Parts: sequence; C-alpha cells; structure tokens
Amino acid sequence: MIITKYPQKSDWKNLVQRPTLEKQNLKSLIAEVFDNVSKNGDEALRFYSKKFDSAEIADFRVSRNEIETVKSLISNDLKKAIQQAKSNIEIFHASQKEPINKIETTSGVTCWRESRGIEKVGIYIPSGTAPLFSTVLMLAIPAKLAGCKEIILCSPPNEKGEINPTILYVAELCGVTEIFKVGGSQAIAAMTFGTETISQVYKIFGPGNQFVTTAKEMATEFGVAIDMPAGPSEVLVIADEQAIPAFCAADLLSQAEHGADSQVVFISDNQKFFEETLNELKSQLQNLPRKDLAEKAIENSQFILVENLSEAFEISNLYAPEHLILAIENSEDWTSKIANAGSVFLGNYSCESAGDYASGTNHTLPTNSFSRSYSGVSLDSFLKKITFQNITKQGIQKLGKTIEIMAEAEGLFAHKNAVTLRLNQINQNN
Ligand SMILES: NC(=O)c1ccc[n+]([C@@H]2O[C@H](COP(=O)([O-])OP(=O)(O)OC[C@H]3O[C@@H](n4cnc5c(N)ncnc54)[C@H](O)[C@@H]3O)[C@@H](O)[C@H]2O)c1
Ligand SMILES: N[C@H](CO)Cc1c[nH]c[nH+]1
Ligand SMILES: [Zn+2]
Repeated sequence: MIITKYPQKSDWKNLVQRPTLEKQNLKSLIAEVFDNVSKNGDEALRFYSKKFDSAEIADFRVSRNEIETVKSLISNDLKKAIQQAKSNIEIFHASQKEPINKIETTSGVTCWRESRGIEKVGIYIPSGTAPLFSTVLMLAIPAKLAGCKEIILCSPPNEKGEINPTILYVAELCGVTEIFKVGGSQAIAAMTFGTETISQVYKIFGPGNQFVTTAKEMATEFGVAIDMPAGPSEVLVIADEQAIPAFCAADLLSQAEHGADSQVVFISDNQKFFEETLNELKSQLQNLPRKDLAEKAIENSQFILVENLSEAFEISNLYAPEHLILAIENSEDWTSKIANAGSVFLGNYSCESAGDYASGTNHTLPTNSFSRSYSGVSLDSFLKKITFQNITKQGIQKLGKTIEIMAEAEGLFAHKNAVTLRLNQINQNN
C-alpha cells in the first residue's frame, strides 16, 4: 500500500506507474509461442497447454455433446441472473446501431456510410484464476448484434482438459459458433495463424493477463486486428467526505481481487474519510477468499490525499484508469473534467461490479493508461464502416473543376483525366 499525502505536482508522474512485468522478457516468450504455433499448429498448442495449463488435450474443439451436458449443471438462479444481464447488455449495445445517413455535400454528390459485421472474429475468455463467463456476454452479444458470421471462442482448460461449464452455457446462449479449449498466448497465436483445428480470424477480442495482452499486441504484427490492450484490471476512486468508506473499500477490493498485478488508486481530499477508508479496506480484505491475490495487488496500489478535487481529476487523467468511480457530491456535474477513463461510475450506488456484470455497459476496457487513446468494446468494435458515394452528372459538373485542379497540383494526371473525360463527354452530349 503506497500512501502519499499532498504530493507535489512534480511527483504525480511517479504515482501513475503500473506494476507490469518486464516487457522484453514477456515479448521474447510470446514471440517463441507465435513462432512455434505458426510452424507446428495443433502440436504446438498441445505442448503449451501441457506446459502452462497442465492439460493434455486430444481435441481442442468442444463437442455438441459437451455443450448439451452443461445445461443441467447451471442452477436456475444463475440462469435467471445471466438472462437479466444479457437483456441489459443487448439493450445498451443495440442502442448503438447507427441509421444510414445520406448527406448531399454538394448538389448531386451524395455520401453515406454503411456498417458491416466483421465476418470472422475470435473472442478470448479469461479463465486462469476465475472463469469469467460474464466476458462471453460482453463479447458475443455485440458480435451477434453486429452480424459477425463466425464467432470463435478460446478459453483455458483446467487440468482435466475441460472448459468451465458456465462459459460453455453462455457461449451457446449467445450464439458462439465454435468453442476451443486453449488459453493464454497460445490461443491468441492460434487465432492469428489458424491451425489444423482452429480457424484464423480477422480480429481478436477480449481481456486477459499480461501474457494474453502482449500476445494480442503481437497479433497485430501479423495482420490481425485487436480490440485494444485490455490487461490486468484497474479502478481509480475519487471520493469526498460524503462518500461511504465501506463502499469505497469494497469497490477498490473488487478490482484488487482480479490478480496480483491488478492496481487500484484511491484519491480523496478529506483526511478523516481517507483514514477511515484505509481502515475499512484492511478489515474487509481479511474476509476475502482471494485475500492473497488482493493483498498483493494492494501492495502496489496508490492511496493519495490531495488538497482539492481539481487535483484529484488531474491525477486521474494522468493515470487514465480503466474504471473511474466518482464517489463525490453532485458527481454528474464533474464529468466534463474527465479526459481519460474507460468507464465511469457516478455516485455512491454505482458500484463497479454493476458494469462488470449486468448494468449494460461493456466490461472489456483499456488498461495500463490506454484509455488515453482507446475506447472500450462496443458494437462499433465488431463493425467496419464502409463509405459510399453516388455522384450524378450534375454533381461531377459542380465538383469536377476542384478535383482537376487538386490532381494537377499533386502531379497526378491520371486522376485529373478521370474527371476530364467525364466532363468532356457531358459537354459533348449537351
Ligand atoms: N481489462 C479488462 O477489460 C479485463 C476484463 C476482465 C479481466 N481482466 C483481467 O484478465 C486477467 C485474467 O487473467 P487470468 O490469469 O486469470 O486468466 P487468462 O485466461 O488471461 O490467462 C491464463 C493463461 O495464461 C497463461 N499463462 C499463465 N502463466 C503463464 C506463464 N508463466 N507463461 C506463459 N503463459 C502463462 C496460461 O496459458 C493460462 O491459460 C486478469 O488480469 C484480469 O484483471 C481484464
Ligand atoms: N473487472 C473486469 C474488467 O477489468 C471484468 C470482470 C469480469 N468479472 C468480474 N469482473
Ligand atoms: Zn471485475
């Protein structure tokens, strides 16, 4: 737990560092996995599944029979909860559909965009320390709404070579087309190159640990797109004296429990409230089943007392958190101060877990300061926007001269000719 009281502005940059693994070692390990999978396909996947997941896998593909069997293993309460979350996520993501908007930029020149679902997508579902079946909802629902034809899912197997049953249940519920028992960087390599069993995809989605995130970054070097770097979870809480220490402590721990390399940041402008929250956090931590992981994450986490809320927002923007909680009075009035954040939770009752599971927003979000430049997953992430134009005879007459002048100025006479020939033909026929 790193506690800093009233830091100088010059020290702020030291407060916003993440506890990441040494990038060069990570990259060389992943480069080896990519090389092996690209050359040896399924055989390499078998080698890494044994090495990293202690799993012997004969067939990576989950069979229809395995999918049918899990239905009876899920309780009715869990099925109902999943149904409510699914409905909210569908409503929110369906609302992101854009109507086709035809715009006449010059009379006779009409431009518009149409969306097309990316045909083949791969979704990665983390399952190293916890089976994140909620991530299936977050990725498969927008993929389906976007009209993606092939949605393949990869998730790590346990030592018996099985995928968590709830992951399988949700995948089937949301229309995933194929499911494979493979995790970590080897899964990302498989979706990048394709193997005998696993199809190559056009874009890879999903969160994961630092191995998975580095592998996704490497996939882009081989022409496969990714959603964004969505690595170890983070939350930054800004709280004033009207916040509730127990709530803030619980929110901080909710992200700390994801993994030892998660990080949480707590910023307050009120000394008494600050101390109360630290005490509350220490006491709640003792009762968590994942205490060991959360404790390690808290060791690398920042607790900062500031002079005022304006400073809190400046530090938050510098940090660029995945999740930002504003436990402050009239929180909605402060949103214009936010420059960088993946997803924001306003007031004392918008707990971050709501966004993780069921409110409707997407939980696949940029970490490690990437919220400076990336958005979280949305319907758009699964779409390409194709532009169209329809230019009439009248339109090219109005625009032609401009194109000719610009093409000539760039020295591109074939471009100019494409207009001139048309203008000449129109003039001859008039
Ligand atoms: N940013 C987001 O949107 C978001 C959302 C959900 C979860 N997360 C994060 O996802 C992560 C999930 O991590 P996880 O580990 O539980 O599951 P995971 O599925 O991401 O990773 C598990 C896999 O990592 C590989 N692995 C483990 N140790 C390795 C090693 N030493 N060398 C090479 N490969 C190794 C194994 O193949 C294993 O199958 C957490 O950090 C969590 O915070 C982020
Ligand atoms: N908080 C994670 C995103 O960083 C998402 C998640 C899934 N399940 C629980 N939490
Ligand atoms: Zn979470």
